[in-house]
Amino acid sequence: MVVVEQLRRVYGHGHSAVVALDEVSCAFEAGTFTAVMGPSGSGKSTLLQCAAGLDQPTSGKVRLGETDLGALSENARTKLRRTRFGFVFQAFNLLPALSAAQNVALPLRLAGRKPRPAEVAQALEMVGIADRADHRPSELSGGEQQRVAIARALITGPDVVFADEPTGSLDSATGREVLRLLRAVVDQRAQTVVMVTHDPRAAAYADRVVFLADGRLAGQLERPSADAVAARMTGLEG
Ligand SMILES: Nc1ncnc2c1ncn2[C@@H]1O[C@H](COP(=O)(O)OP(=O)(O)OP(=O)(O)O)[C@@H](O)[C@H]1O
Repeated sequence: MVVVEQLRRVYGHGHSAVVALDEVSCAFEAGTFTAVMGPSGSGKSTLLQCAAGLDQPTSGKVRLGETDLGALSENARTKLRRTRFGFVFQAFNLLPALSAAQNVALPLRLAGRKPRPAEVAQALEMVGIADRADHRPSELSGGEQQRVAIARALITGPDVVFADEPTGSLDSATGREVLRLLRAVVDQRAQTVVMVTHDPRAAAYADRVVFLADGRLAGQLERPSADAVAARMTGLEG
């Protein structure tokens, strides 16, 4: 499980300092799906980036199980990120010159492993695009590109998949497919998903929604319905 304790992230200094996260404490239990929501600028991406070890908090702690990410060297943190975390972004972030299969295999190569064709094929199979293995990203639809990105995130068998607005660039039907896949990652593989979203309907796929406002925790909702999430968001934005 990932635990953040009294996380604080300040950008800049002096008069221009922005407190993006202000003493946020929160646990992402293993085998659960959490959505992070809040108004624009409330600190959602910053929380995700810090929890995933991509950004360093100004103060506070991030733990993966017993491991304190802040106590690791940059190299050790990078290694941990590559092996135990997977990432999915709004803009897919696939490498345009590589085929779907090569994109999926990339995290294994970065981890110093030679990918076995069978494991790459299996990952593509899992997200339902085995027949697109040799296509470049430009030859794939947005939904297909995001499936490739999810296969890439899963190939190392990570403990946690961090997704920042994974449906933000997709139409709602394609977005639902991606959300069902993320749900399956939790239900069938017992991995953990943490997803930033603006969409109450997307958040309703999660087990729990954590709300942020002005860099602070502003409540949570278990077994969220889209209506309950939307009502809570209206309250925060009002
Ligand atoms: N690199 C940076 N330098 C300075 N300020 C930053 C930086 N990144 C984020 N911020 C500020 O920190 C605050 C939180 O930003 P963050 O991107 O985490 O919010 P968010 O909730 O994800 O927003 P959005 O929904 O608009 O993507 C904002 O006020 C933002 O302007």
